[in-house]
Amino acid sequence: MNETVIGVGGDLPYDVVVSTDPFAALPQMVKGASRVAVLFAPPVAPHVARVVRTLADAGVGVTVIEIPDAEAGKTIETAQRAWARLGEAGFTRNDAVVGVGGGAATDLAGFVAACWLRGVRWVPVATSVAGMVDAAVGGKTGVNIAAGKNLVGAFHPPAGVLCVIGALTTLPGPQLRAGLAEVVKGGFIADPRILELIEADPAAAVDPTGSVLRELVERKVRVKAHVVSEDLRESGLREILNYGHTLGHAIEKSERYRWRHGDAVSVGLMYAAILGRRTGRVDVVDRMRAILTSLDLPVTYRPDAWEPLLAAMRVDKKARGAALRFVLLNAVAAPETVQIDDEGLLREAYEELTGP
Ligand SMILES: NC(=O)c1ccc[n+]([C@@H]2O[C@H](COP(=O)([O-])OP(=O)(O)OC[C@H]3O[C@@H](n4cnc5c(N)ncnc54)[C@H](O)[C@@H]3O)[C@@H](O)[C@H]2O)c1
Ligand SMILES: O=C(O)C(=O)C[C@@H](O)[C@H](O)[C@H](O)COP(=O)(O)O
Ligand SMILES: [Zn+2]
Repeated sequence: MNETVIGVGGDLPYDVVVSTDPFAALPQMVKGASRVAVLFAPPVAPHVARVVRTLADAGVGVTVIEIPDAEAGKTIETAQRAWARLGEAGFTRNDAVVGVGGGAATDLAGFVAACWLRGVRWVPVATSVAGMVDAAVGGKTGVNIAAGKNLVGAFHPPAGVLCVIGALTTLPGPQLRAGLAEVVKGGFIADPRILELIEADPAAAVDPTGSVLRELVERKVRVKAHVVSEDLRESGLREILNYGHTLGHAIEKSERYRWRHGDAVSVGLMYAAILGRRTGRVDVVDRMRAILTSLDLPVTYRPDAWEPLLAAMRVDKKARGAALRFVLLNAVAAPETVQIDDEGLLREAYEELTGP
């Protein structure tokens, strides 16, 4: 299928190239680099081979750095090991970092690049749905620490983004479905056509070779590109991309990062829908549940977990002092960030989420 190029604006504009096989665009994105470090976790090794060959053919020296998979690799220890390798190989400011894989690998690679020499170029080569539609676009990089998810990081926009649609055939089904939670989020906050496409044919939405998933990916990339072009540093509009993440990140922490990010976001989206209804906003609870369930995504959680989840939500990046803030919908495609001080209301919404 053809290549689609989606531009991201702002002070440091770049292109997101969506294609079955977008590798030819990579050399231009790292033009001028003598060395490129390629960070990846073992499950994406076949796709890394393409990246390494493309760079080597372009005359670039490649340093391959294998990292632990998924959230296990998204740590400060992994970053330190990568920086040691860059030091050994003599990486300078015209050199570059490429992260290949899902969102965890690209968040880590971006963070390594953001800190090395106070910031060198980087390119995420996204091979998962969540990676393509969300993590690779927008320059949020970082690692998890014991206190919580993504609490250490930097805004560091990439030089370009590759979305490797052809890689989705090797992505395990549960991972693909988890990534669709971020697509559903995009539908509710900005692009209702996304919701209609999934409602019309949920099976097509999870077919990695079909045109529906490709359209969903492109639509969500456009949503994200628009938002981060306006507000890279999350001083306002960008907070809408956190819809479902306040509880979602708390669940990930409580599960010690063994839950898939998208699964936790799915439960968080349900919670946000319930909170929206309970605060007199639009009622999307049934629609949210139907869409997430049609994708085999979780819509409830442990009833006994409220206290640790509330504690984890207090270090959410949208919190201000003691106040918790949530993204809620006034209508589909009309989100706003709302401060909720009433702990009773938050608990009752949780009881509705987890109740019979
Ligand atoms: N920076 C951002 O704006 C942003 C946005 C959304 C999500 N995220 C982060 O991204 C992560 C979630 O991303 P994810 O869902 O991609 O999870 P992930 O990165 O953990 O990848 C899921 C699994 O799929 C494997 N994988 C990826 N592509 C594959 C392929 N083509 N074939 C076979 N295996 C493949 C990975 O190695 C991993 O085992 C979380 O850490 C989340 O916090 C960041
Ligand atoms: O890009 C953003 O902004 C988002 O909030 C996208 C989220 O899907 C993503 O999970 C992000 O990493 C969350 O960021 P955080 O700042 O809440 O850690
Ligand atoms: Zn997310």
